[in-house]
Amino acid sequence: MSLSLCQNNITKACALRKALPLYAITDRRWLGDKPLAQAVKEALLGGVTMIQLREKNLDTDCFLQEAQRIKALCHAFNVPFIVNDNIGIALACDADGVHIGQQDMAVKEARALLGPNKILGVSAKTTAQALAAENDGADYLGVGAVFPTDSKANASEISHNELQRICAAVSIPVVAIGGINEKNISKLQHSSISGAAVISAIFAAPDIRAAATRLRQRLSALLTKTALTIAGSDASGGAGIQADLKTMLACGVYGMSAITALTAQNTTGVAGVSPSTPDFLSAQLDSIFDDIFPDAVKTGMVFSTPLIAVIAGRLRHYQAKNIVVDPVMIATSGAHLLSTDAITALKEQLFPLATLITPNLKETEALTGLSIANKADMETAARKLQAAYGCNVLCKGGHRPTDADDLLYTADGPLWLPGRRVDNPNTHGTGCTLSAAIAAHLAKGYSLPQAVQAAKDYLTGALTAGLNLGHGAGPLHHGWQLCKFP
Ligand SMILES: Cc1ncc(COP(=O)(O)OP(=O)(O)O)c(N)n1
Ligand SMILES: Cc1nc(C(=O)O)sc1CCOP(=O)(O)O
Ligand SMILES: [Mg+2]
Repeated sequence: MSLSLCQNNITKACALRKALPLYAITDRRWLGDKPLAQAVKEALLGGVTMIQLREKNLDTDCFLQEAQRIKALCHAFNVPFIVNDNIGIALACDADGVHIGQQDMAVKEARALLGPNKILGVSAKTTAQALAAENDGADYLGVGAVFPTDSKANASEISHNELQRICAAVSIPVVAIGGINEKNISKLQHSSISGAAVISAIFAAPDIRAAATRLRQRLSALLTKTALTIAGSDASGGAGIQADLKTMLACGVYGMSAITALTAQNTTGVAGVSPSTPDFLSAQLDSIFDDIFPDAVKTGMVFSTPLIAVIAGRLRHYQAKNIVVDPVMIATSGAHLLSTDAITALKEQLFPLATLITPNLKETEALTGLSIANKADMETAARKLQAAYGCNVLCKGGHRPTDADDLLYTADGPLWLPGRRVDNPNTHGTGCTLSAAIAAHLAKGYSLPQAVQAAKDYLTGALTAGLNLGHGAGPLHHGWQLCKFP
């Protein structure tokens, strides 16, 4: 796969995940006298996030005309438009994608006709079908029927256990379909779906807009993901716990924190460090995991061997998943944030638990004992870390003189992620922010390359926003998508 194609795929997948939560599928049989375009507009006003035009009885001309009309409406709301079954119509109206079932065209053939950039959705009822569809080029799966449905004759039901198994087996997102309404939707709570596809609960409702709004609210509660940062507090708010919590919120995830140490610091340096006791750190972690189990965890400043032992022990005990370890060693100002003996504990106890470690160039050199002068050296060092600790490695190129390209090294080998260098000296907390954003996107179910790319895009925006505070290297604008400072 070429690098640029891979980048396109990652960008497409990130956009698709945002579109899946409430996926409305049209069916004019539920509409009575109401024109389809009016019903679709009401659904869009109610907050549906993607529309599929499903027509079983229209001739080609009428289907194409309807597709052009509904596509224009969807795009006016910035919502992707998908055509059911008919690739010819989808290509003719330049739809965003197509949904096909097991009885329709072969997935490989559909992908070949659509090219790499269009969205391809495929129905699946079993794990085998799901894996085959993913392998052949599907971008998402429609899995059902999860409840009895009146919208499709002979739609066989699948168990919620099967839905869960399919979600766990594939790395593309899954939407549940079939008989979903605002009363039963909460039964899908533990299934790891990325959204719900719905016909009658929206289009058979007397007030389509209100029905869509209520379903959207239910889905928000159902799909809310959580992330935990285990790190040090930065009194000045630009790095550490404070940066992580702001980042998690901005990335659409509920953030929680366990504090390893208080630091008295600002943009010019660290004036003091007061670590938590191991017992108190352990108590914080127990309070969190016993109540709101995080969908992802990041660690930042872990400070000392006894604190690392507590963190590793509790993460193992609770079988925490999606763990991002940012090996924070030395602050940009030169302050030591990890005692020398703790480097061994970090490597031996935390790295093997990590889904990803995120060293910058200096940290990569310190961790490997290698000196890094170019991209080939970065690959050698990242491969060494991946082989030694069995975790994926993001070797960050933010301090490279020419570009900000990062190297993601997994068991599949190297993947270079190009980065744009932003001309901004205010970089306090960039490492914390990136690792927190990666954790947030892993919590939302993004694959690792997608999570890293989405986090890089978020960080680029936070740097580009150009906040300028303090007398040293200032903090980022973590809320750049949410608000502008006056
Ligand atoms: C999102 C989504 N999931 C499943 C289906 C069903 O597709 P298919 O099995 O091809 O059945 P028809 O919709 O064509 O009758 C879907 N349309 N959308
Ligand atoms: C189109 C479709 N496909 C299904 C499947 O199981 O693949 S169930 C279904 C109908 C979904 O409509 P409603 O939300 O009204 O139940
Ligand atoms: Mg079909």
